[in-house]
Amino acid sequence: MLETSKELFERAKQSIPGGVNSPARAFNSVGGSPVFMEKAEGSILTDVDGKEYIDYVGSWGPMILGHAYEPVIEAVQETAAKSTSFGAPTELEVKMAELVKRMVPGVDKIRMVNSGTEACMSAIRVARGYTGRDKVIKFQGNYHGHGDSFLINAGSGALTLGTPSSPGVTEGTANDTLTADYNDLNSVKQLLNEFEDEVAAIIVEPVAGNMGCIPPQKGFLSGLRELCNGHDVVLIFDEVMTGFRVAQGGAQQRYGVTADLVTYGKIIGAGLPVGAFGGKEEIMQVVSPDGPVYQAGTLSGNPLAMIAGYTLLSELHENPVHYDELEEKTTYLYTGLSEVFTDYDVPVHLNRVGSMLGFFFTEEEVVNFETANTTDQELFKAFFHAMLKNGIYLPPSPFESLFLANSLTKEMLDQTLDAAGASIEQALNKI
Ligand SMILES: Cc1ncc(COP(=O)(O)O)c(C=O)c1O
Ligand SMILES: N[C@H](C=O)CCC(=O)O
Repeated sequence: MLETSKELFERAKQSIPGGVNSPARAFNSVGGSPVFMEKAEGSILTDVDGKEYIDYVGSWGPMILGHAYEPVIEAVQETAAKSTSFGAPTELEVKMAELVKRMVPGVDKIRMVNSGTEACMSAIRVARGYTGRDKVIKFQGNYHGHGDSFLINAGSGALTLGTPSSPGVTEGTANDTLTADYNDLNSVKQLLNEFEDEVAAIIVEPVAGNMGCIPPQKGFLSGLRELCNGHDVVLIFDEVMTGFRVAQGGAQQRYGVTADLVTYGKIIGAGLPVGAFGGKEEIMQVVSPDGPVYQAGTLSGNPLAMIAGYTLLSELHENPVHYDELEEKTTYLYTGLSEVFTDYDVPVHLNRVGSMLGFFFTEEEVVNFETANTTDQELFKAFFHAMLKNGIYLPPSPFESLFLANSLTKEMLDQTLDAAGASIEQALNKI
């Protein structure tokens, strides 16, 4: 198994740091060789050795309707024939911005960028420019990309690799990032009181997806909204994962809380490199060229990325039944997995929001980084590899969320549950 992947990984390590172009792919927290992929269709991935897997990563979120979704592929091919980039405005960018505004609450203006990282970096610069303040509050275990300000107590690959606060970030930048505990409003209040009139923004994953999947507790997001109102702080929802996934209007719609600025990535580009930040007119008017906060990009609003995202978002907008189907499928998997783990007497805590799902091998209720960190990582590793062998592709870390696609069929979900039973038995025998 994985012969060609192993060969490619050895070759890759000679020319690419760690053999990968993003650390989350490196399998560092589970060990072994990453699987090199050849192609994918719907929810089936095929690796370079021809082995097939049912996919629960979905390119870390964008593939909400499955891989190689035909309308997206056709639209990209047609658009590419007219040039892959102009460096001048196109109607597509206008249509995209208008569509996002129709789908999402609270967005008066939106600027396209090329990744979730860029979106979050730009959003805090805008918040700083708007408020004239320097400090930003983030939450332990939340991940907002690899911008310097965010690599303090970060989640995702940074957490997996044991460097949640990265070398290379200057002390000055680190001092401007304050860390609070997820789902703990008191920790936020304390920081706001201690740094009165110094905090520009609070940035939060409205559903945490980079320390496994952790939902916001009742009152957490609305509490942040009230605190921001009370202290004149810009509330930023990082909806790179949740945008267009947990509801058409993202977490803002699902929880009925409107942020001042919102960031997007993943689904908004349907698998092409896109990010975006947007929000209230009053704040967005500081963005260049309207205002003094500089923000730019040679390839921003790229026609291929725009048509891919526009085609996918249009389908989600016109057929919201996708969301009902995704809820049903994810609930089915959630319930089935709970039963499997209970049958084998494995202490487990499962979290689900829409089509995001996380399981933690722990008896604790998982509500923040500290409780997520109680998960049995050895058991996760053994289970992950058994699942892989049994044809199920899970995120290769206990600190990542599963993303379900609507291309999953009932047969695939049943196959996954059968594999989970066999895999947990194999994992328990191994450790
Ligand atoms: C919530 C969140 N914000 C920001 C990012 C950064 O996005 P990107 O990897 O596209 O730079 C990610 C994922 O990587 C994410 O999950
Ligand atoms: N958790 C990250 C994004 O959601 C994983 C993707 C990456 O950083 O490569």
